[in-house]
Amino acid sequence: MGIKGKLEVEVDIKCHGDIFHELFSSKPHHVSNITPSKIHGCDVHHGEFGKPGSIIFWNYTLDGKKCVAKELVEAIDEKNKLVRFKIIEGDLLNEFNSFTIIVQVIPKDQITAVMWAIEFEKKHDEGHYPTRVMDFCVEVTRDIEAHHLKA
Ligand SMILES: CC[C@@H](C)C[C@@H](CC)C(C)C
Repeated sequence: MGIKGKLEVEVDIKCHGDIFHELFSSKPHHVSNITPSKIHGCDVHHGEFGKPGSIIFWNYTLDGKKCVAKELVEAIDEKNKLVRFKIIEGDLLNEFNSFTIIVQVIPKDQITAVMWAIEFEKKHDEGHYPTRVMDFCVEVTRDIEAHHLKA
């Protein structure tokens, strides 16, 4: 089997964290309005937005390549402001046997942080680690922050 691993980053943000949690837990389709050059669309294919067990479909561009990601919303934890997305179809599964993205809002004393974690299993030992996807998640975070700071 491939190499299993986890990448985790924390991004300190200036806008209120609840905006992030609500966005990724129940309004992921709004992300494409905020950063259309990265995220072109997000539709729900099964169930409904905001419900664990729902399946959502992203169209996005990463490193200039148009990609798709079909994700199972595995968990929405309102108390811990955490959402877990398991990729079940799409470009990422060409390189990874499994790929799960976790986004969590962490209120700290004066500021709020958005924690992104990627749990993965590489298909091939010589394959890349998902650092570009993590960059993408951070860039999307900055776009959302900028959008809400000017609003
Ligand atoms: C790289 C896959 C994208 C579609 C992940 C999205 C969060 C689950 C994106 C909005 C960061």
